Amino acid sequence: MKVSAQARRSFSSSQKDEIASPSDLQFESPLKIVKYPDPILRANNKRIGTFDENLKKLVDEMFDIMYKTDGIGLSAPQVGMNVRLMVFNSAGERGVGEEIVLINPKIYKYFRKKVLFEEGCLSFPGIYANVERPESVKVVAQDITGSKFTANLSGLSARVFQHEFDHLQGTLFFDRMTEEVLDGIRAELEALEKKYEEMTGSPSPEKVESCVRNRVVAGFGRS
Ligand SMILES: CSCC[C@H](NC=O)C(=O)N[C@@H](C)C(=O)N[C@@H](CO)C(=O)O
Ligand SMILES: [Fe+2]
Repeated sequence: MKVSAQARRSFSSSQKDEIASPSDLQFESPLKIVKYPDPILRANNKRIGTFDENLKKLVDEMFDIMYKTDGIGLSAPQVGMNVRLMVFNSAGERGVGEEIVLINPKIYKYFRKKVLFEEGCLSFPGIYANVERPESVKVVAQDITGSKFTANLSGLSARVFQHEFDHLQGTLFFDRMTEEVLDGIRAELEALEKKYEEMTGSPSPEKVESCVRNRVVAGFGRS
């Protein structure tokens, strides 16, 4: 039976709120970036309930690989960890700008104004294309100690936050592209699918050519 990407993300509320166990937070150094179409990028991401030294080490290593790979944001599933954690620094350079860590983030307000921006994703090396998103969002999250905070984000910070938040929902940037924009990167996505098949010896778990598109283009404000 074929299960659509949308159906795979339609969990019961209990599954959505599942708390990560210590084994879900175990990782090997150095972290590696998970590339499309690895199914890890579409899996459920569990909430984090333990704020300890292991979590701090994971966050440090996520910043390390984000800077090394010229990223400005990174979500835990992109390093093989299916938990609700993201880091970002829109300056993209250690020691410049602000390092932000958001654990169990939620968006509680999307501003109406939407803007187009040419996005790239570390899980899709070298691929850039336009994605429309709200210009500003209000978010609530926990910090590395577990304390709750709220933030008003706009401009590049709002862009990076929403890109990473999508990863925590199993949504990838091409899910939000118009058909026209998607057509411009289709061949590059298919090349990544072929590479995955050659490296794993397994069929690609999803194909941009045949998939019924997960129409999230207009879907802000739904979780
Ligand atoms: C604009 S949201 C991009 C967030 C993304 N995070 C994870 O996938 C990311 O860091 N993408 C990089 C390819 C990126 O945008 N890098 C910057 C700085 O090098 C760029 O302008 O390409
Ligand atoms: Fe990404």
